[in-house]
Amino acid sequence: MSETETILRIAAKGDGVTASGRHISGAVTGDVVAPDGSITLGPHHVEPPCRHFGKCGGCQLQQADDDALRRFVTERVALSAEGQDLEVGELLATHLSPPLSRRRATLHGQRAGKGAVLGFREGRSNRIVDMRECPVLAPELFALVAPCRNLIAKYAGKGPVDIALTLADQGIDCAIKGIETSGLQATEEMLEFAKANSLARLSLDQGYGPETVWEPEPVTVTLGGVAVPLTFGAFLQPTRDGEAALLADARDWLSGAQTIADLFSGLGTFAFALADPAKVLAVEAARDAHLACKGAANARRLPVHAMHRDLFRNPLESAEISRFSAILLDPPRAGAREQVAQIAASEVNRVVYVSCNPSSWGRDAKTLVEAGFRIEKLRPVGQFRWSTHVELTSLFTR
Ligand SMILES: C[S@@+](CC[C@H](N)C(=O)[O-])C[C@H]1O[C@@H](n2cnc3c(N)ncnc32)[C@H](O)[C@@H]1O
Repeated sequence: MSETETILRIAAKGDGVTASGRHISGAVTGDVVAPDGSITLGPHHVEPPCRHFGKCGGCQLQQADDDALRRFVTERVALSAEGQDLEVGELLATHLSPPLSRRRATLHGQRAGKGAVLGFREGRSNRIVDMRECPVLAPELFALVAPCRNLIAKYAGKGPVDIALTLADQGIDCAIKGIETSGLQATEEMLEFAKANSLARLSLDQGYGPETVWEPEPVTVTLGGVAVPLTFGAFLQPTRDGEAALLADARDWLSGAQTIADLFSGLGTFAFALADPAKVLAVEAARDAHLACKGAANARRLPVHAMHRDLFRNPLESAEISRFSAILLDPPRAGAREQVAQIAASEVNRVVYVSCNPSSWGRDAKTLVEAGFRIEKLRPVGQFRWSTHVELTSLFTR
């Protein structure tokens, strides 16, 4: 590099990028890079709030202030549309989840000497960062880290331990994989652990799937005002405020639609929020989540019809799609190539696409636009604060 350059934006993987296209690790928008590579920190470069930053793979962007972070999320989404030559009617204000708001996380643990380590993994490595603080997790979840570490030190073998923590209606659902217990005393100590930490549920997976050790009342998560059983491994939006932002757009953009197909519906996050007056078909491939959605809808006599179906192999066909007033889809990171092709070929003219991957969304959006849709509204969403993981909501009409 022969001249001094300013960082203009943060790229998808978190590097700062200059006008000449140089990628500078750790730099943020507004930093200045000298010809010798030294960086003068700009007005958006802040002290990372966590001592583990730089090592822990959970966060990549704690050195960016809120303005730079918001801009990163916004540009990441806008560039996905631009990259496909797609016009966007209205780019809406970006939603960024606040610190300490993550309501679910899977931590990794292992015995170490006489103790144990527990936390997220280092970036691009299997090594575990022993978590002593976390500005991302909800405080209720972080409060369990030290007790879980002690549990691993006492009961884990040499192998890895995974601990999935989720904030449910009744408190924390704690699912542990990789700890082997046998005998009455060990069982009693597990119960003591659950009670002492006021867990809503404790389950152990000792190689045969999760077994519930403690669940004084059935664990649920309230979605759209409906308490839905929280099944093992079911998807949940990572933050409550993020979920509320996604729902607000979906409600607004689908108002007046009498029949809605909610594709990749999980436990029913969108289906329950949209049902009544609308009739909703909720389609999901994970059997447990599908059954939980179906049971909750039936118990409340809500107009949600749950369907168990693999939408990659067996997408709703265009003729089926055409029977709905509107479609909502929220696929996994791979996107929904096969399903979107059927939507494109249908007669439906309103689609809300919620995505956790701007790249696959861009590809699918192009298919819709080529079929006569326009992107009326697009909202960038950053639920995984300080990470490079970005989400969005979008409204397509034709
Ligand atoms: C991003 S989550 C969204 C879930 C739900 N809309 C929510 O907000 O809670 C994607 C969902 O798609 C489901 N899924 C993954 N592959 C699928 C497939 N091939 N067919 C149908 N559903 C699938 C997952 O089980 C998961 O529930």
